[in-house]
Amino acid sequence: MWTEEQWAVIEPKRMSSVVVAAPGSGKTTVMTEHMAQIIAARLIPAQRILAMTFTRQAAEHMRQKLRAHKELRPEDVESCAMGTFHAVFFRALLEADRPVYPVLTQRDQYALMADAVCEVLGERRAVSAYELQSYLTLHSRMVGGQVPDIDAPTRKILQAYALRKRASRRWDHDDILLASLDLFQQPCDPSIRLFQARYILVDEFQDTNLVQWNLLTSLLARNEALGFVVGDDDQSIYGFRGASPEFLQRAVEALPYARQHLLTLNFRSDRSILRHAAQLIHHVKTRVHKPLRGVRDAEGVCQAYEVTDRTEQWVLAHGLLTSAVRRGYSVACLARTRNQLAAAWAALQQLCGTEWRVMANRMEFRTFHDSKGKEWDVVIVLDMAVSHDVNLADADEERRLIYVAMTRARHELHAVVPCTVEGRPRRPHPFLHEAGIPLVKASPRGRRLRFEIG
Ligand SMILES: Nc1ncnc2c1ncn2[C@@H]1O[C@H](COP(=O)(O)OP(=O)(O)OP(=O)(O)O)[C@@H](O)[C@H]1O
Repeated sequence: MWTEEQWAVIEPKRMSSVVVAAPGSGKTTVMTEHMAQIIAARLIPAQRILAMTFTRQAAEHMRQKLRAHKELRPEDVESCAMGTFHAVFFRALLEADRPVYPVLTQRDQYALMADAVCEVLGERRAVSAYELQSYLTLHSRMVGGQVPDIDAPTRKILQAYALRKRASRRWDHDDILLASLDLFQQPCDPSIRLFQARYILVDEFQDTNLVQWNLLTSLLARNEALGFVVGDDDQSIYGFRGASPEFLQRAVEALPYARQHLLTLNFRSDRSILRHAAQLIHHVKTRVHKPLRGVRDAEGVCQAYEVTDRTEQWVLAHGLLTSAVRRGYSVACLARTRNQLAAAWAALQQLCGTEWRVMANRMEFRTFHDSKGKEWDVVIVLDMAVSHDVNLADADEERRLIYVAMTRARHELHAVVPCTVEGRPRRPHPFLHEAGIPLVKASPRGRRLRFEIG
């Protein structure tokens, strides 16, 4: 069942690897199987293995896979340390008896940042969620080791936010990592679980930022442990949190005895989807070169449609969704923002009428970022239009984001381009052209919405 390139990674005798893998090539599957083989062969005791990833969902998924593994004893699976980067280090801080503070929810973060903005700019006004998120993003990028070019008032706002956070004795996620760095400055109790790990594995390594990189390399050195990291530099889409594909590209030099492996065989997508995705990602300047090969013979569908406006977009999306559901396909609507998804949800609900309940159970609505790690038979990408003055020539992170969305599709990828949004003219997203995706003019017929939905 395993391909030769997958087995080269799984093989339990070969520990310490840097795996750079294409989408749909079985990254997580291969990493968990490698862990299972190591545990089953008793090469390292399960309680000395630490596996980290970036979302709770991914960590839980990993645990479930190991629980379902026939060769593993339940007690071994449960004694293996697994969790998100933040959860693992938060626990270590607790065990080390370091001061820790409750972590702010996103809503609390917005409230603190809104107060900081009003304090610095000296005016009481409603600050939009977009503006608040932009400041939090800058804050995170700075903590994550980047040096964004920011003006003096912005710097003051970020300082005011940090002060307010401290005064309220609360942390955001970045504080967990910063406090953890301090664990390596002083002698530490070896009974802390984190310091017992002898094999440390990290999934989705392209999402690492500088602080996480420093934590991992310090931990490997301190524990004299071996490391295994897997990721796809082409799917690095968390630059706004300071993440950079550079760390995956550098990992082979930094991990002791590491060997680099490539996983290039995609099990997910039909040929046309892979061909256009490969054409797009080829434009990214700095990346680990890896061919994107598929196992499927089917050509599949990869098509973009130009429609007059968003009303026509919903009518077209409704037709595509209905057709997919009728054929028994899994289907997802993807868009850049939650607001776009909310508009799609409202419009499609109206168009589906009494069928909505059935339809809603058969499809998913996700942002591009939230679609990472997922796959569907049919993917409909909405609002693939930009205003005429947007220049994306240099936007590699944006290329990677579109690449992630495209590579979620198994059989059909449909991108919809509304030529006007809220009365303003839009043009097709330039990366549709870069990817070579054919663009046709569509005039969806059928039932019209009774009113314009913005
Ligand atoms: N050796 C194999 N034979 C058949 N199917 C496989 C094999 N390896 C992986 N797959 C299947 O390929 C698909 C993609 O696997 P998986 O989601 O683990 O890939 P991934 O590299 O993590 O993808 P992505 O990074 O795009 O989210 C899954 O449906 C998985 O079951």
